[in-house]
Amino acid sequence: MKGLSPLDPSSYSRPELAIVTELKIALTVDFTKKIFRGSVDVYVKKIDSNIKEVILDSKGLKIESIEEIELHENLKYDIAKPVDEFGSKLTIELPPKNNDTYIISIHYETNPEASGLQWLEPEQTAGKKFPYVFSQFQAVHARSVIPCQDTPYVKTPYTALITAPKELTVVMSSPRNDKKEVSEGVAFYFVQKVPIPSYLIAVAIGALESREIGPRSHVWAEKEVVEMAAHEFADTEKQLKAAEDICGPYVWGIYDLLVLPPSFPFGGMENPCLTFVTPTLLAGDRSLATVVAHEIAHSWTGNLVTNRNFEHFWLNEGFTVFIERKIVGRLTNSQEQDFAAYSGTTELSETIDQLGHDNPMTCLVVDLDNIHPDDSFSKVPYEKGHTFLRYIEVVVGGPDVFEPFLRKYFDTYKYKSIDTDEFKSFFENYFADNPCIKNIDWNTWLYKPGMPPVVPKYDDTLMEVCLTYKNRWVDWDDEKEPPPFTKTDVQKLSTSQEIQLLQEILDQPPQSISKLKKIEKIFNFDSINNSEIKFRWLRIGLKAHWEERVDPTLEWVKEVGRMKFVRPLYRDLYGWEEARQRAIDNYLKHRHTMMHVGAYTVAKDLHISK
Ligand SMILES: CC/C=C\C/C=C\C[C@@H](O)/C=C/C=C/C=C\[C@@H](O)CCCC(=O)O
Ligand SMILES: [Zn+2]
Repeated sequence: MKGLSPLDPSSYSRPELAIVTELKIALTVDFTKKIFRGSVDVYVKKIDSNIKEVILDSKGLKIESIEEIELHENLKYDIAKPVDEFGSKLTIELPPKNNDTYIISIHYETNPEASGLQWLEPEQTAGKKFPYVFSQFQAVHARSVIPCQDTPYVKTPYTALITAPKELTVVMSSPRNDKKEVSEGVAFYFVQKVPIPSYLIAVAIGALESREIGPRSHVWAEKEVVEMAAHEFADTEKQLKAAEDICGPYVWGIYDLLVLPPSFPFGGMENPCLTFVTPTLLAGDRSLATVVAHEIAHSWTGNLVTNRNFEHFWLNEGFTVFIERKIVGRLTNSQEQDFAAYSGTTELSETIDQLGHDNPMTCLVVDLDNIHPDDSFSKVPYEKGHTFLRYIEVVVGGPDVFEPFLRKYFDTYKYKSIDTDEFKSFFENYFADNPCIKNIDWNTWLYKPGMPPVVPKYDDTLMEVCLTYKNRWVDWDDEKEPPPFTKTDVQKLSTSQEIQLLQEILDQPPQSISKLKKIEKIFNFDSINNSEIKFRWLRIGLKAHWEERVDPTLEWVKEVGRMKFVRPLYRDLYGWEEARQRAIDNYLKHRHTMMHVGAYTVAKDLHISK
């Protein structure tokens, strides 16, 4: 057996023997104790009728009792010793019964340290008055909140009854539903009928308001943020329509967005019906809304057709980036689509340089035996996956041929979880009459580390402009010449080009501080309200060992939890000896305000053991 179980190295569960078919969740939130308490009814079906137990995943849960509802019988269970970050195997007996289905009611409470939740004190919220809690279950943190088969191999519908204090609103990854007043506050009821993997169950509770932003979309946020959010994401319906044009019908009914507090660890999370996003997307000019296109694309790639386990994560993320860029192409033009692809290749190359060209984690399909998914997360499945799909699209004859294939693929595998071999077989059958597919070197693409064997030719019109500006910067002798570009020159660039220009400067050897001071005077990058610009500008300063950049960096990483920003900034500080201790002190002082996955990964970046 590989990893924890044969079908999924990251889950103890054995769905090939007894599988969970539905979850009925009933929990009450307790902000004082930072726990959820209540029950989950786990519907189980024996696959092998000789089996006498069902195995679930759990992490830090305090189980009070387990009973079989139809038999009215308390069940014996065993919680094994936890293994690293994977939590504990929960084995529950299945007593003899006249059929092969069971309803197992588990009464329990979560641990205040549950890795899938972040609890915020009122002062950590925009409104400063009420507490807030939100979840992030991908990849394997659902088990810290709900005892379940925490593997994407298993997809189930769910219902949830969540009770919260009456001032607060509960939202979940499901259509909006009823609420009613109860003695402890307000009970919100949710029904997600489409079968989903456990990592897509999501909940947030806070002082939330919503604004309508489209015929099937609302944006949710605290009231201090909600108007700005509604402005930023006003193009959501256009993005949804473009996605449907590419992928086929949208099966989830509504598409809402929730803007979380700044400590949310990711740019976006594709929770069905309710994408979670970081407030660092609120640039004011809609320039970072491509993250929403990405999350919308997940409505097909990942949420409808799902990776069987996280070794095949590229099937979720590579496809999603590929569709995201097609959405961008549909809404702008092919130059923009290719500019994003070209920038992505640059990012991939930087990631692979950093991880090492022989690093097994740079393969498209990875081996997660004894490796926690959070430790293997990188841009590789996103960008190498995108590059592969773009490459095979060209091989088979371009988008006119490939897009009908994609729709067929989504339709064939909707509501299912698959692995890379199934995708490969489906592709080879579909294109059996196309002689060009013989040229695809699947083995190298999927199983060899390092950069992709082929990088398709992208339209470089928009990138060339950035490279011209970059060369002017590199050639600039600031002792003798005025700055190489004026404010008006930079205004001619799109925000994505400005970001790319800063990325190009960051990729150069360290810059002179005198150059940076001069350019800062003109552009005032510090006060620009665009997180992608701020991030790169801080990094350029740190790389130059510009002492005045350390404090603003420490301030920012204290507030913003998005790992895309926080991890490289902490790594930069760690790599600069004079700043190292301040970075460590800053982290130790503020790690309790970070979500588990952020605190866990930054600790590794700073070489801090528990
Ligand atoms: C080869 C990788 C194998 C497994 C990794 C699977 C999950 C990793 C886990 O850490 C969770 C990831 C969740 C990601 C959610 C959203 C991202 O797409 C956000 C991307 C970064 C950003 O924009 O902030
Ligand atoms: Zn994604």
